Amino acid sequence: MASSHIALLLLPGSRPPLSRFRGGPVRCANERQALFSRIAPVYDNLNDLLSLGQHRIWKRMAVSWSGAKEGDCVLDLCCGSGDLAFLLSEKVGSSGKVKGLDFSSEQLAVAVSRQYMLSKSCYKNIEWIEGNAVDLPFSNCFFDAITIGFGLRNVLDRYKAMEEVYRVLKPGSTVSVLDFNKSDHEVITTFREWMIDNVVVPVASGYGLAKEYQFLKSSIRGFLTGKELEEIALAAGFSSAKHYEICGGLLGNLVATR
Ligand SMILES: C/C(=C\Cc1cc(O)c2ccccc2c1O)CCC[C@H](C)CCC[C@H](C)CCCC(C)C
Ligand SMILES: C[S@@+](CC[C@H](N)C(=O)[O-])C[C@H]1O[C@@H](n2cnc3c(N)ncnc32)[C@H](O)[C@@H]1O
Repeated sequence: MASSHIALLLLPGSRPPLSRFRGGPVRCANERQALFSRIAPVYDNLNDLLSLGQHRIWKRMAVSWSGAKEGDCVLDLCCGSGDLAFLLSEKVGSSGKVKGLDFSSEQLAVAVSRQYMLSKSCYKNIEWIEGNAVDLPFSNCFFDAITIGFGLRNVLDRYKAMEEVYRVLKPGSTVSVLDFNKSDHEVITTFREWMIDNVVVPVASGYGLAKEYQFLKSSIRGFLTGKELEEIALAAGFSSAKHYEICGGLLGNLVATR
């Protein structure tokens, strides 16, 4: 642990208890892995349907906030079916490199098939890796930018994941973390939970995935607020961290620079 972290540990109240950064006890990693593998075949289509296509706009914003540019070497962490990796691929171009990492082989299989079907020339710069966000198979200071789209919330040890992101980012580089926003405003929470209960889960039940999409509600409840996301980034060593609310506070994007 870096010496600065030890100093933070010693100052009372200067650092939130790390337990706050662990995902809820709702599921162990294997159960989460199985959940995302089960939804992999319909994941993209349901995202488009249930967000009326808006999630693609949110993901473009996340990529823009990452600062990825032509020729960069970048990571889409918790890449799933690859939405953000494909956007990063177009951003860094054929001279750049994109790695998409996920621990669900079924999600990665969908990403590979999309890469083949979409067959844009720049997509040849994407490599898919099966791995765990809390133990990244990359050297220190390896990436020019990192995105995590709807992933950090689903990682059990979020602090460890942010430490790993910090480790593999080059100094001065940025991670862009897009996810639902654990809002302080009750109206936003009420609206989102009503939508999940009365639209998302009923639609998902048509695919036999009611339980999986019901998990959305509990996982958002167990997530970190924007302020806590900024805290976790600073505690992990980032020099700056800012959480931006989007879509009326339904979602948020943490931008943290090493
Ligand atoms: C891309 C989106 C969600 C990804 C996602 C994340 C998870 O943690 C899951 C966990 C379990 C099952 C599925 C997921 C999952 O898909 C966001 C868009 C898809 C959402 C399912 C739609 C949610 C709708 C909003 C609550 C309200 C949108 C209002 C308006 C259309 C903007
Ligand atoms: C909701 S999906 C998001 C996928 C994609 N980033 C997107 O924006 O659509 C969350 C993804 O995180 C992956 N995931 C969850 N915990 C992980 C971990 N510890 N290591 C690697 N991947 C993980 C899941 O397998 C799943 O594909």
